[in-house]
Amino acid sequence: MGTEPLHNAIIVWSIAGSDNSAGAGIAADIKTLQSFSSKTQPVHLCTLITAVTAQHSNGVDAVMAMPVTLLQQQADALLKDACPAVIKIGLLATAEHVRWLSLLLVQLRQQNPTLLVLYDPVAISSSGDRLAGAALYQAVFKYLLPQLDILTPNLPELWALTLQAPALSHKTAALQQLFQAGVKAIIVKGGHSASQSQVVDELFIASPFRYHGHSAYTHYVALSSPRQHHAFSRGTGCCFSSAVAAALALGYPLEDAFVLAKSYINQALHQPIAINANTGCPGHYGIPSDSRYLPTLSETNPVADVTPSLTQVTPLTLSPAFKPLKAPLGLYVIVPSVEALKRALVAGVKTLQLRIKQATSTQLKHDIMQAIQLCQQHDVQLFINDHWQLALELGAYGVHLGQEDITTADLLALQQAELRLGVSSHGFYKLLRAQQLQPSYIAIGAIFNTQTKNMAGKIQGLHKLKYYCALFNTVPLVAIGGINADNAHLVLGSGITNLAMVQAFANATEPQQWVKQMQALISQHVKGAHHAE
Ligand SMILES: Cc1ncc(COP(=O)(O)OP(=O)(O)O)c(N)n1
Ligand SMILES: Cc1nc(C(=O)O)sc1CCOP(=O)(O)O
Ligand SMILES: [Mg+2]
Repeated sequence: MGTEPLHNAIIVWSIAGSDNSAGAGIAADIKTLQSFSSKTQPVHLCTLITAVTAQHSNGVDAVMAMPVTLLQQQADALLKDACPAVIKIGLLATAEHVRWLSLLLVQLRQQNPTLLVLYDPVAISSSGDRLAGAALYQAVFKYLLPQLDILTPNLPELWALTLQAPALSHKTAALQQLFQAGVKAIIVKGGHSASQSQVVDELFIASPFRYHGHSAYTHYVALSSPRQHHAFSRGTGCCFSSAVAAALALGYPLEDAFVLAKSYINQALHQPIAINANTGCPGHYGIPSDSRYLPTLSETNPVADVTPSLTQVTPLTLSPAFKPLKAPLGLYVIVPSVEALKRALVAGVKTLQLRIKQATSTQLKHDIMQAIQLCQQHDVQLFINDHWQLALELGAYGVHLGQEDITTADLLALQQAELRLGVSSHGFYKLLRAQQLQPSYIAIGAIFNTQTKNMAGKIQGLHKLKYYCALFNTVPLVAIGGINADNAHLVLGSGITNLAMVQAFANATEPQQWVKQMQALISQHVKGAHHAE
């Protein structure tokens, strides 16, 4: 039997209580983290038990807090093997636990400056029993919040932590208190809201914040999904926070982790486990691969005074959809000039993008007009990058826009004039943002390092690409960034059927032969995929 290469596991710690009925606490964390683990990216969850609880669906019968000496022994034992990349904190049973933990976090951060710490402030169990009191929360405010990267309260926990009355106007004050205490990002879980139709979870980021080298893109993101009306949901909040921790451990930026966790919970609640006729908990079946679990994204800020400069409203939905492509993109070649475009036409390319970064306005208009005419004559799909006004004026087949452009371009005018729209994306969050516009296609990049554009912090790799393709399966997707004849088969192996390339075509010494080879490779994969269905 041959041995496969071993991949080092990503270590996550859960510092939490044991719920012996396995709805919440450590058991929920283990199930969730395991669900995000794979052969090539194993996630290994280690535990520090803070309390043993006796629970069932109607309440908490007993709680026994661990002594701090035993917590320290658990930490010391784990550190003999490995340091964690991410720590998820759940139930802390006493103020002493909080003080001990804050000292441990200072020490761990010295050993690993990229450590991420998430606290799911367990105040009240799903059955309604209180698991934390005022003294504990005072200690949390003073000692723990300054050490946190992310806090994930549900609404009752938000009010309990900040001594606020439950009202929308008080949310601002609550969030301000938490940010002032030093928390960097807060996800308010909306499961306990009064709305019977939707569950809205909200992410607030206090200041420019970096995860794994990614800078925060926006300061407020809300994700909503229809409420799933059943009672098999014990520990949902716990699983959600664990899913965020798991996604961060896998290297996703916070907004991506948020989208992934919400989709994960939608799937888990759609396929719950019934413990008896009246109670149950979310089912754990891996990273979601069905677009019906995607939430709806909005970026309007309902508590504008938390981050006053971030009241931007992004046009995230636009109906009806953009015009579909006439033909699959297949091999998609991007060229910087009309001269290069002519070379691509002669070589037999059927999908092209004109990406001119520097030109006078008269030259630009002239070039775009010429490119449109040439591509019409050759029955080639041509997308104009950036210059959407000229594309509109000159009646182009389509435009390609970046994530920043979609907030400023007149998308309605483009859609009404029946231009096709392609949008760039870099991860789950931007894919969702793009998908809501119902564009003609979405580009995902950068797959590999590229010399063409500075994509630092946005390299996706093949592993993530596979998950993107599975979840966003209702829009044509194209991969871009560092793709060439040597690695194209690996990219196609992720499930994508369209490849965009700049340098690889520019460098091809025999363009006609190169194009034939790439087109044949793509159609082989497409046929293979159809055959496998
Ligand atoms: C197919 C395709 N994908 C992505 C891009 C990048 O577009 P954008 O984010 O607008 O960046 P620039 O190309 O303008 O630098 C693209 N052009 N084409
Ligand atoms: C223009 C561009 N956009 C990217 C994105 O990820 O959005 S990657 C990229 C450069 C692609 O060039 P090459 O094929 O030479 O690597
Ligand atoms: Mg652009």
